Parts: sequence; C-alpha cells; structure tokens
Amino acid sequence: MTAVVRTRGLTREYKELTAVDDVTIEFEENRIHGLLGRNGAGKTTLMSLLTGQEFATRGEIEVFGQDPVENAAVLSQVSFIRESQRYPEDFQVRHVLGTAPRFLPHWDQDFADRLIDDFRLPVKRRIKKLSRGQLSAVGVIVGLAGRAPLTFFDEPYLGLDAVARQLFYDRLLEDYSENPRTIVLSTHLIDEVAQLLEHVIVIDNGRIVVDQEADALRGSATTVVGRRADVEAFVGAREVLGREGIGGLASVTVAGLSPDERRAATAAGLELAPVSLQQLVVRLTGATDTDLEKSA
Ligand SMILES: Nc1ncnc2c1ncn2[C@@H]1O[C@H](COP(=O)(O)OP(=O)(O)OP(=O)(O)O)[C@@H](O)[C@H]1O
Repeated sequence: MTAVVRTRGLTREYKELTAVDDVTIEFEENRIHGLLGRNGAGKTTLMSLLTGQEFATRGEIEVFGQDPVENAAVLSQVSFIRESQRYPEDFQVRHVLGTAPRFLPHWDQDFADRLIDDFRLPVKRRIKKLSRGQLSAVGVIVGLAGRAPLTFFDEPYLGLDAVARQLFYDRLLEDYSENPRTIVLSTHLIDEVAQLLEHVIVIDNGRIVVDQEADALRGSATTVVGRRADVEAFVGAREVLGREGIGGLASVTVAGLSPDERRAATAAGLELAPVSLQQLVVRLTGATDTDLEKSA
C-alpha cells in the first residue's frame, strides 16, 4: 500500500502547551480513516499541520511525498473541510460552490448539483444568513464534490440533523466506492461513523494512543459480565481496560480473548459482550460517554 501522508516525530508547541506531541503516523491511499479523540486532543492542529495551515515546531511531514507548506502542487490535491471556514462577506452559497472548482481540480459539478438538492440548500442565500446546519452542508458538498485525493473532514456535521448526517455518510460511502480516495474524518459521533471507518487513529493529549485497522480494533476488547467473584477469577492478570460494578455484579472490559478463553468464560457462566468503537475510545482516553456526547 502507498502512504499519502507520512509524519515522523511531528510536534506543534504553543508556548508551554504541546498540542501535537511526537506524532509518527501514515495515512494509506484510498482508505477512510477516523481521527478520534476528546476535545483539545490535537485533532484540528494535526490536520492543520498536514494541510500546510500550521507550522510544525519539530518533525517531518510528507504529503504525496512532499512538504505541504506553500506547496501548490500538493495543496491542489488536498481539501480541508472545517467548521470555522471563513467566506468573503456577502458571498452567496452559489459563489462558494462556483469558486470551489478553481481550487479543486477533481470537482464534479453534477455531483455537486445532486448534493445541493439532497441537502435542500438555498443557493442564492447569503452565507452569513444560513442556519448552522445549512452552513455545514456547504462544507460537506465542497468536500464531497471536490473529490480531492486527500480530503479532511473536521467535524463536518455540526448543526446537521440526523437525516442530513445520514445523507452525508451515505453519499460519502457511495461516492468513495466509485471514486476511491483518502479520507480523514474527525468526529465525536464515533458510533455513527464506526461502520464507515477502515482505519482508526486515536489521539489523546497530542499523542497517538491507537493506530489500527478498524476490524482489528473492534475485536480487540470484550466486556465480561457476571458475578463479581467469577468475573475477577476469570480476568486474573489480564490487561483491564475498564471496570464497573454494582453490588455483587461486575462488568470488566479486557483486551482481546482467544476462542479458547471465550469458551472458558461461557463455561464459567459469564456473559461476553462486544465493545463498540466509542466505548473503546472512551476507555482508552479516560473520557466518559457523556463527555463525548456533550462535545458532539
Ligand atoms: N493557536 C493556538 N494557540 C494556543 N493553543 C492552541 C492553539 N490552537 C490550539 N491550541 C490548543 O491545542 C490543543 C489542541 O487543540 P485542537 O484544536 O487541535 O484540539 P481538537 O482535538 O481539534 O479539539 P476539539 O475536538 O475540541 O475540536 C488545545 O489544548 C488547544 O487549546
């Protein structure tokens, strides 16, 4: 496989704060990557570094084999969709969508038109008059119809309702299967996007804590539920990712179990429950589910 992004020891410091801390990662070509983490974990800073919008304090970045900073050849292949995108005063939606193809050589106008209909976007309305969800839809359309070989979506769904979010996931997947490209999706709505993701990167306090194929990650933990004494006897010295309990019952999440171990657990009267990607991220970053929901 070819890596379209490679970093080595990438670090971004803001005075005493290290927003991105010694990050060495690769994004493989034509895959959908999830970039997950709590508020302030460093996701936006990392994406800003990879798109040449921030300068590294230390470390190396290669995007399509080159340094992205002020590199027009590289940046014409890259799209970065972020909520805080600023548009010129008085621009209408159609002006944004009319200007985008100049920066995105793979732009597909028919696809953009279909998406405008899908999202019911009023093209003659001024950007500053749009609702929050409509503003997000503009970003989503630019990101999808632009078909940049490397597309970053930084929480693109803010303000989008459940129907519009589902539309985004559906169109992304349909179009990606016909026009494979490298996509990096940063989101707090982990359960919603879990099925889309092929590779998962979790960042916490600027450091990479997970860099794994999504399928491997899904099978990497199991929750064992049952009577406390039985659960603890089974868990023994295994690596524990999370532990909860009420009265005599316990629920302990452990790292991967072999088929033999699973049979042994069942024989001991214990229940085994799969761990969702969101639960796993919560366990690995010390967040609570409520934290992630609040920040969504
Ligand atoms: N320009 C800046 N100056 C100082 N600190 C900054 C700057 N930009 C980001 N930070 C800090 O760097 C850390 C990482 O921020 P970043 O925006 O990358 O996080 P994030 O993972 O995208 O968070 P969220 O999910 O809340 O969007 C935070 O502590 C943030 O306050």
